[in-house]
Amino acid sequence: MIIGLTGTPGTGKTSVCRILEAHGYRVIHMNELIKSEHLYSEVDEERDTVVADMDRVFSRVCELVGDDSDVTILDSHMAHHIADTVIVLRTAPSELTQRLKARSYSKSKVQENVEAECLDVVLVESVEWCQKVYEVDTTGRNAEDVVEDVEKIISGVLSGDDTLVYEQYKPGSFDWSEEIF
Ligand SMILES: Nc1ncnc2c1ncn2[C@@H]1O[C@H](COP(=O)(O)OP(=O)(O)O)[C@@H](O)[C@H]1O
Repeated sequence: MIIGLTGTPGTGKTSVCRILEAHGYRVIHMNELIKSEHLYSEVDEERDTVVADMDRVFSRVCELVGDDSDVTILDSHMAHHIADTVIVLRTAPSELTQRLKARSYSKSKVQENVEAECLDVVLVESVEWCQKVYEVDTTGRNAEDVVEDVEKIISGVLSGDDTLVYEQYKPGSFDWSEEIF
């Protein structure tokens, strides 16, 4: 089964996935896959990114996962376009700003991503498109602590009764709409 780990860039998906891989989980880093296998329709030079061809990405991910009944984690800010069950990582705007600045993102790219986080863009899309959505706060925490939450959610999903984890990680806990700069 596929579980998507999604969230605005900088919320810590890849850091968390690296630890999950060390714990033995299979992870597909979707953004790397899109670039290495040219699964995109165009290059957006102004925004320094590519426009993914989501039909081809979906087919390729399904091909890679095959009929594997173990969990495969899909790491991408677009994982919710593919997976039906997703975990959305969240980060408070002030901290996300610092993380993105540390990556040497341009001012406009920092602003675009922080605004998206303030407006819950990835969360709203996930709730609209996916069957099951969980939300995990990464603010003021380290990646190992976030991994503990993610593994708890995965166990709940695999157990077939996610009532308790859903109660703890159900979406809609944050309102950063006043923090748009
Ligand atoms: N709780 C946390 N979880 C994950 N990453 C964190 C956390 N706190 C700080 N970070 C840092 O934030 C940055 C997130 O980068 P990355 O994992 O590449 O995010 P993403 O894949 O979502 O774009 C890294 O520099 C990481 O060390």
